[in-house]
Amino acid sequence: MTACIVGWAHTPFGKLDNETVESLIVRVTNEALEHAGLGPEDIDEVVLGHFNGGFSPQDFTASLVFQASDKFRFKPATRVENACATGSAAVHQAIKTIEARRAKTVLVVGVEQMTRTPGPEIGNILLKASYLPEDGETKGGFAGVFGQIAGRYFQRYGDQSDALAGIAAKNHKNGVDNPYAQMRKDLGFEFCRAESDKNPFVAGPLKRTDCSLVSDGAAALVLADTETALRMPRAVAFRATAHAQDFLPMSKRDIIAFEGCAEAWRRALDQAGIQLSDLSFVETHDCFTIAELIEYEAMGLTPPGQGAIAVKEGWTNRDGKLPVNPSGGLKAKGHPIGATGVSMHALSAMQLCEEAGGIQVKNPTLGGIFNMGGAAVANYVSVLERIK
Ligand SMILES: CC(=O)CC(=O)SCCNC(=O)CCNC(=O)[C@H](O)C(C)(C)COP(=O)(O)OP(=O)(O)OC[C@H]1O[C@@H](n2cnc3c(N)ncnc32)[C@H](O)[C@@H]1OP(=O)(O)O
Repeated sequence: MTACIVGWAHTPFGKLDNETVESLIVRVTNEALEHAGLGPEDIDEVVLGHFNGGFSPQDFTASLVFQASDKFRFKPATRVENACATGSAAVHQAIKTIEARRAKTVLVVGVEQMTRTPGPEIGNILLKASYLPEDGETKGGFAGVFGQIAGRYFQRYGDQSDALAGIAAKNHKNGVDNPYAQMRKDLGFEFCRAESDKNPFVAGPLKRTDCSLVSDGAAALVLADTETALRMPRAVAFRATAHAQDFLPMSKRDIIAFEGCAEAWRRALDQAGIQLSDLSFVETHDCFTIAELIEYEAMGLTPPGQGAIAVKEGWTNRDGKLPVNPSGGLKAKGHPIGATGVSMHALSAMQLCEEAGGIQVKNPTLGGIFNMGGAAVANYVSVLERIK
């Protein structure tokens, strides 16, 4: 028995001054239920993904879902957290509950509100997702951590500035057509490649355009067991899921190999009984462009050190042989930490149901998702397939 996505909701991502964590949760809860054609009374359990870490004062948030309807009262509701993979942690938790037959329907909500926090404080909050005894003093927040990773990659494999700019330009171009995206501007390769007042270096070789955005936003999914799902208007099944958690200290790992990511992809493809080339598209965790580059290698698209080929040859463009981040990714869509993994699943389900509008890829059959917490510490892969 597996679980299926039967409904979803997604707010626009960005600086949402008129929203609060509570209002975002309530909004996507109501919209996802409506999309699934269910009421709160039909939901057996609730899982909320919310990183927080200090972004908002309210830090005990699972029951905020109940603000959407009194009918949720006394249902099991739990918040889960796994750094920037919090959203996928929530999704995978819900799947396990359904597979264990403890619930037929689970509502998953992912939420974050980051933009009310001042810039330098954002960096310090995000650094809590690194290994503080080693990385606590890192300048530039998580950009500093990935700046080090990019520096080491350049040292081993040569300067990759063209590839990073190519990834940034691709994802910004894709984001133009995504109505949920925070930045809908085609910045172009030249702008992303050159250092300028508008595109300064942020950490190591990473410029501003190599970084994901600071965002508010929420997304939600209604999951159901297959039997229930097949009675509903649409059903997108989890053909495979994998979660590989790695050591926290970067010093205990080959940090530019993203071994946990590679392990999660191996397990998921094996479980699904498919090759990477069977996927119609991938939504991957481009918190920084160097992450997307290394993920090409970890997912098996290119050998180690050769991810740049995929960019140069246009393999990962929306019309390429494996479109990667047709949504614009974290780079253009935005990255409200707790919402990101849920958003990736919602957008992938839209793709497979051919309801993705301007970002639609052609004739999709299988979609892959990789969501990462920390520097390749929490690694979640899902393979989705529409069954109805
Ligand atoms: C933690 C984990 O577990 C794993 C992860 O996923 S790590 C990822 C966590 N997220 C992050 O670390 C967020 C990284 N990004 C940032 O911190 C910030 O975007 C940044 C430091 C790169 C830039 O912030 P900033 O310098 O304060 O820029 P800001 O003053 O807000 O904006 C200036 C301009 O740049 C643009 N801009 C801001 N951030 C941008 C970005 N990331 N990409 C492109 N343009 C950006 C703005 O739109 C604005 O443009 P205009 O002048 O045309 O209006």
